[in-house]
Amino acid sequence: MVDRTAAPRLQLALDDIGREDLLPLLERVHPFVDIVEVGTPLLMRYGVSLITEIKKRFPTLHLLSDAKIMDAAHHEAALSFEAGADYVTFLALTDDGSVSECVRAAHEHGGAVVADMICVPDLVQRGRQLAHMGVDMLAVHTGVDQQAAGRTPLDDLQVLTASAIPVPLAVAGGINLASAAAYLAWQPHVLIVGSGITTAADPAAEAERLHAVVRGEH
Ligand SMILES: O=C([C@H](O)CO)[C@H](O)[C@H](O)COP(=O)(O)O
Repeated sequence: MVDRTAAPRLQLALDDIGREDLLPLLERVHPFVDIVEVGTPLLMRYGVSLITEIKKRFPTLHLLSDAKIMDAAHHEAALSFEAGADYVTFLALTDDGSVSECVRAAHEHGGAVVADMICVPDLVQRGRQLAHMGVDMLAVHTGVDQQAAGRTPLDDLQVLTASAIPVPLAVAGGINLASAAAYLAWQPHVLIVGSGITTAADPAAEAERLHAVVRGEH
């Protein structure tokens, strides 16, 4: 499912936006993003039916459901895949049984699972275990509350890149146009940007600029 040789991709994370504003925003930004993330707060607010709604309007857009699954993994992953998600996230901190159930659901639905590495104490050890279990991507992630304490995901990305675990890496956590190049230097497979696009004065122009940087066209 995940093409390990592909050029980096830009993932737009949608967390803090109302349903009424979402489709108009996507109309403007979708040419400049490769993956749209239906963020955890949006899933909590509207449910997986929002994934179906977006997929219906933009059938060729890749959608990620940021479900951050921790338990009842097969059932919860299937809910997102059946709604139209191409990728579903789970928390890497969960037990191996739940990881295997996520992977099983992905195989059944032709989708992919992404491990959110937030708060994992030993990134390399857990990353190796997840690779062995067939996880499609590892997402280095510094959460909003950790960002408030001054952390960024750059150090964690460097650690996982250096480990050479044979699974593509994504990176998220407060990334914007100004900081994108520092992350891209470590060659992540997916650069995830949320508020860096959605709070910009012109989100479509910002997404276009970021897309060019991700593709090395700047
Ligand atoms: O996963 C996220 C966070 O936990 C809120 O659900 C965000 O989508 C991710 O961090 C990207 O958003 P920004 O940090 O605003 O770029």
